[in-house]
Amino acid sequence: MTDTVLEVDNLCKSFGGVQAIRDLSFAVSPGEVLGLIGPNGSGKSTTVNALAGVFPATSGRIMLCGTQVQGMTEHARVAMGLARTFQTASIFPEFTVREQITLGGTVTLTLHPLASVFGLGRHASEDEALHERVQEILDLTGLAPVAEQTVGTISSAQQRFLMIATALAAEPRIILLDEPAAGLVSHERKMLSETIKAIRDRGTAVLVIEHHMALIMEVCDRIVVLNFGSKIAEGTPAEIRNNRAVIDAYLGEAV
Ligand SMILES: Nc1ncnc2c1ncn2[C@@H]1O[C@H](COP(=O)(O)OP(=O)(O)OP(=O)(O)O)[C@@H](O)[C@H]1O
Repeated sequence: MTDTVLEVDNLCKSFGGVQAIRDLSFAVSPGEVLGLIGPNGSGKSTTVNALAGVFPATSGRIMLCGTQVQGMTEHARVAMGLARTFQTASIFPEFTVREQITLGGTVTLTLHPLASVFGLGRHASEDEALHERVQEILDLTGLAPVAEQTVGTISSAQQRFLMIATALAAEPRIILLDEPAAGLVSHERKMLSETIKAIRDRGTAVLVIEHHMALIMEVCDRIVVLNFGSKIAEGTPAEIRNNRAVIDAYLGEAV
């Protein structure tokens, strides 16, 4: 498969006696939104952490844009095109929104991160390209109106969009979104689904973990379902919604 951003083969992760992921395999293509769903404790966060390099997988293979990334640091994986957000916002409250996003983009530059944030870059052309990219991301994530506000003064919902914006600034080939809708109200979730679709439309792959099923069913092209660390189903939202094993393990009859 040459047209694959991320390919996961027989991934396993154990914590002592707990097998958190068992023989998990799936692939994500450019411009595709893949949902990873399942009950609490089914292995979703463990999967994202293993992909991002927070800890090594126990066995199996992770291919990012055709390169095996086992053993690589988190930072190396970001530089190779894998970015992520976290369930909790990690921010610099004294930075402006624009500065924090710019900092997220400096992983692709050769100059010092803070040199770019404070306009001290010696590499003027790449610095200028980054500033253009940051403006595009501010527009895409709806953060342009608060671009010059300090991060500590924006709403918690805007901080969640800022996490996505900061990850996007690294120009990822794939972005991993860990429960992006947590704490958002209805109109903010609508903005989130529009943002996810806009990211996909730029050709960036998206892997999204989420408990909010209406959002998952709306934005995902395909869904992988985990239960007790194993994949129990994979398919389109319509297929997953009607899958008896998924209904029994997770969805119930209401979706
Ligand atoms: N660092 C750890 N040490 C020991 N066990 C862990 C660790 N991290 C996760 N686990 C266990 O691995 C299993 C999978 O947990 P994980 O957090 O990946 O599930 P999840 O699907 O993300 O759950 P949730 O929806 O509640 O976030 C659980 O049994 C959990 O207790």
